[in-house]
Amino acid sequence: DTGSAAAIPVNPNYDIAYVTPVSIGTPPQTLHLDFDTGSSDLWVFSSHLPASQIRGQTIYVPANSSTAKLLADHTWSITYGDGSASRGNVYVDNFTVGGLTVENQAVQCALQVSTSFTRESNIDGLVGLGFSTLNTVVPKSQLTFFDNAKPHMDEPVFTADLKWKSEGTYDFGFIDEKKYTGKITYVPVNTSPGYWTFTSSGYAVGSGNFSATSIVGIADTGTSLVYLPPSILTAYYRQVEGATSSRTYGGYVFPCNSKLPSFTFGIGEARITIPSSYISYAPVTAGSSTCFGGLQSSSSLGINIWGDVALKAAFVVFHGGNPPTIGWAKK
Ligand SMILES: O=C(Cc1ccccc1)Nn1cnc2ccccc21
Repeated sequence: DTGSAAAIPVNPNYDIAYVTPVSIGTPPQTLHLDFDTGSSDLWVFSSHLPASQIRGQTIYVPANSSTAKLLADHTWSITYGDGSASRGNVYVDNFTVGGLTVENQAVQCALQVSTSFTRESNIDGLVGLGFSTLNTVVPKSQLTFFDNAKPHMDEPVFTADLKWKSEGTYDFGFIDEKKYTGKITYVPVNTSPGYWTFTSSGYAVGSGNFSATSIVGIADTGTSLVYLPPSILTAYYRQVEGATSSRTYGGYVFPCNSKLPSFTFGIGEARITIPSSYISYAPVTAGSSTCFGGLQSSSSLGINIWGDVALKAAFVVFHGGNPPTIGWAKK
């Protein structure tokens, strides 16, 4: 089996996150979910939520699905690195993405979501594509959509072709040669943390020399920005007129009209360059002439994160073989 589905920016001006249409249940209920390689719970806004926590999202109503079955006495509760959180109960139902169906997929229904989820009216839930060891369902943890689909897939892979301010794709079960140029460079993945953790071979700022240094980090489609060690941030932002690390805004900001260098990171001998336009992320508040950077410090996170700002500069292959690997190509 294979599948292919759109990755649509939730906001027309800034790539905060991307959502993908999925069908759940019988008759199919269509929701738009955030495919997230940085977590491993598939959860949805549901009919169990208080109305006060719903603001335009589409909800999943298990009662309206003839194939939905409650997973009795199972619950889940998750808190993400940015402090957002949700919790609820668990059903299994048919789950289809871009023509690829998994029967009896665990669909975690939210009974409570934090305000940042309520505020994001275009995200109806998440599809965790991290390793199933991170799943929070108790007493029995559940498998991700990818783990359930893998045995039926032509190849045990999914790919991310995210785009700057436009619609990209997630493909499942095949690698579309038309979506990238040159070759795909694969590097090992450390699955122990439960994320797609890999080591980058170094970085360069603009047209400067490449600094060969191992950077251990995660490929995280569920995180908007890139979070790297402070030393790399200093090297980057010292090239940006008027850049400063702002306590007010919680990161590096600069005048929106400042000229920004590109940022290149290494995958083995290969190089992926993030264009400067991806790094001038967004005005700190609507209409402001101060902009928030797409590269920020990971010092408070304890983990380096290659989020959407980096991923959309590449074609990325999440290869779920034994052992899993991650592949990067220019496009
Ligand atoms: O939690 C994180 C990492 C993060 C981002 C920003 C600051 C600190 C830590 N990403 N993430 C991965 N999946 C998510 C889902 C919701 C919210 C954030 C999510």
